Amino acid sequence: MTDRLTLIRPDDWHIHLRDGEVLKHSVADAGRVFSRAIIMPNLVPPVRDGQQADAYKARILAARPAGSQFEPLMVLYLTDQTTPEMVRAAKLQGQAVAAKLYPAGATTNSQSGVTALENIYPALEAMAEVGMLLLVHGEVTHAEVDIFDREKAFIDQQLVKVVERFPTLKVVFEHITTGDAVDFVRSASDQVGATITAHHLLYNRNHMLVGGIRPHFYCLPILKRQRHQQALGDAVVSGSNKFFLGTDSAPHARHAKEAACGCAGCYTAHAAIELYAEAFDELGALDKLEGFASLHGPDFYGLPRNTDQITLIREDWQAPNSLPLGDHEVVPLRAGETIHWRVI
Ligand SMILES: NC(=O)N[C@@H](CC(=O)O)C(=O)O
Ligand SMILES: [Zn+2]
Ligand SMILES: [Zn+2]
Repeated sequence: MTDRLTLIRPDDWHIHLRDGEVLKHSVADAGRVFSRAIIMPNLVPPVRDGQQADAYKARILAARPAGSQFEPLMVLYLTDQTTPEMVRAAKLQGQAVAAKLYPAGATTNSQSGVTALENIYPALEAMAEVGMLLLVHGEVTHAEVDIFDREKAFIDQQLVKVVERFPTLKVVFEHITTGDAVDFVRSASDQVGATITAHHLLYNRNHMLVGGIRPHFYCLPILKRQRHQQALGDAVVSGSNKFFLGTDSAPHARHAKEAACGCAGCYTAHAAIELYAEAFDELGALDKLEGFASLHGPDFYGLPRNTDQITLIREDWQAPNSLPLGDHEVVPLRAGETIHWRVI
């Protein structure tokens, strides 16, 4: 049994840091282990152009603890008004490495998202030309589509069209949750990859709904049935370089989650690599963690791999019941429970 694991330092290819007072906590947690992170742009209002990305980046850098080398990689939020010029300018000036498609209404702070795919075709064409990645929140929003089927419907109705029309565009299917998404990514070209969260590897909808409703497991895309959780496990166990680490750590204040209508998002930045280590350990695939966490992401983005290392040991510790989040508190995943790996 492996009790000690040394990896090239990992990066997080999908995280929400929010803004303002919250940054001092969210940035410290993100930079605790990760070298770089893809910073999601769903602020209110969203990060729509290169200048806004630059200003947000400066706020993140200013919130880093002393001595931190954490590097935020910025992302534009696509709207119906995103122009090819905005894309080219942001890429040319090094302000953003990717742009994010949120179908309008799909998730937290997606009110300004794209209402019809055709509206961003000119922007997608420019992205393919200049080498800016497309990141997608892959769920349809039609009221008649069941929430558990929204990812599959997005593949069939939208994603197939995008990859067919823009074969040279690099696409990251974010936080995939179904066997359908795994199959799609596997059979797509090398231009298509996907992030997988620790919570979707560790949990399924029973964890959220059996024996009481657990709001801290509620995220989007929603946890699916066990068969889909297993498909995600199979994807990472395969060692395919199309799959890489994206925590989707998404803090919401406790009162906004423990409510009659609770927000979507799980906070995992306090123990992200540790939770992935647990998931890979349960799958008997600790030898696949380094590729997933540290190599496939930078390779897909065309960025250099990190050169230093981290070490994890098998050792129990207890996650805190809550953590400070600006003026509020956040209940992290596994709050008050045991986590079985630790970074030394
Ligand atoms: N994942 C979530 O449930 N929530 C994210 C948004 C997102 O990534 O869809 C958030 O910003 O809170
Ligand atoms: Zn999302
Ligand atoms: Zn997210």
